[in-house]
Amino acid sequence: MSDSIAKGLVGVVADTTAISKVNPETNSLLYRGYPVPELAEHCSFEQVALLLWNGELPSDAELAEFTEFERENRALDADVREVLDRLPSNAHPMDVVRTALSFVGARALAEHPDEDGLDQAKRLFAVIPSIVAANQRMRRDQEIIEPRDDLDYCQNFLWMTFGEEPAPEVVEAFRVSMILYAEHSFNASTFTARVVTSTLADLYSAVVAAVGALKGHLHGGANEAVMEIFRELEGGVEPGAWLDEAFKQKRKIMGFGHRVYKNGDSRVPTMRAALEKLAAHYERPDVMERYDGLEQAMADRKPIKPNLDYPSGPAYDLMGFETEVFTPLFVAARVVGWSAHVLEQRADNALIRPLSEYSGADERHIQS
Ligand SMILES: CC(=O)SCCNC(=O)CCNC(=O)[C@H](O)C(C)(C)COP(=O)(O)OP(=O)(O)OC[C@H]1O[C@@H](n2cnc3c(N)ncnc32)[C@H](O)[C@@H]1OP(=O)(O)O
Ligand SMILES: O=C([O-])CC(=O)C(=O)O
Repeated sequence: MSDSIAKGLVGVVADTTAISKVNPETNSLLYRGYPVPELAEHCSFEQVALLLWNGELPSDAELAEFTEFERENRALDADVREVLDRLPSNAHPMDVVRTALSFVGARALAEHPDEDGLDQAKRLFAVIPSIVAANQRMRRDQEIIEPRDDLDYCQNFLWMTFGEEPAPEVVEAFRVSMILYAEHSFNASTFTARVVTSTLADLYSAVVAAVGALKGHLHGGANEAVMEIFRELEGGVEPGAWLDEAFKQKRKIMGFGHRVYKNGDSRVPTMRAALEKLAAHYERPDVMERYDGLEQAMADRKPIKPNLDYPSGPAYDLMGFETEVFTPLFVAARVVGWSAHVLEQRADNALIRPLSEYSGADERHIQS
């Protein structure tokens, strides 16, 4: 293999972006210039979505117009429900979301062929919570709950999932997680969306492909895998001993490590604080004990720090989401970043097509 090959595209700068800046030197993250912890403190998820798409925070009028559109486009119609019904009840929720979005996209392109990319993005933003909530309820043999247009995005998402008005502490942690998950430059799923877009394919195709890329445990699927680790640590298991055994088995510790941040994920302190408040709300100090115990045990052994999936997994678990539904929650947030990147890629497109070095058999011929 020649030295010029960047396996995994490690260290390759593939293009410019004005959407977010991930800075591993300062452990910081900006969306359109704003520090993300500031956005998480002051903004709704709807405001952050408009910021990521448009480049500026919305005026009151712009926010009101988007809020009206979002609330009007939440409900699942009979066809989408039928798609959900037709899938096996034990299909993975990421497969369900991917399939449902593919259906929504095919129909929207046929029915609204001239709709622009931003309106398509807003349509997906509005409907994904209903798909995710319905899927969790169907997995539990519960009736699907209709959206409520007197609730904001996060309140309504929790309402449709659990059928009760969520406590403010829960809404707060959920809102913070949505904002933190919304965007992260050229991560694997966003890059997938950009590759698809670079061929001049439509936004729905890019999003469906991105959902597939997010599913894996090295990317979004890690929030689900983190919960499996937390379960293994239940019942007073000593985190150091658990970790030593995991390393012996050459296991990757889900929720730790990052391709870009080598000294800590900028989003973790904000999400950890939200998790801590949530654990206090549910009177579950044991969750923070496991969280801090494993983080410390890792720090004692290797300089590998938690990433955002580490606090998000147990936070979603405390809220009552099924573990398999965690990554679809990531989809609901990241659809904003994906679609912002689709629009950016389109505005200044070049087909993404790297080269490869051939390593197969030497030229040979059919013997006749
Ligand atoms: C929102 C997100 O998508 S954040 C990422 C979520 N993914 C995870 O949490 C999965 C667990 N983490 C990992 O697998 C990795 O850290 C990745 C895939 C995220 C980043 O990986 P890369 O940038 O390719 O780093 P790489 O895998 O080469 O790691 C460098 C070294 O650290 C080790 N390492 C990195 N992360 C971990 C981990 N979580 N557990 C154990 N060892 C790890 C690697 O084994 C490697 O060791 P080596 O040099 O002895 O072979
Ligand atoms: O940036 C990455 O490679 C993964 C990540 O943290 C994200 O997508 O949020």
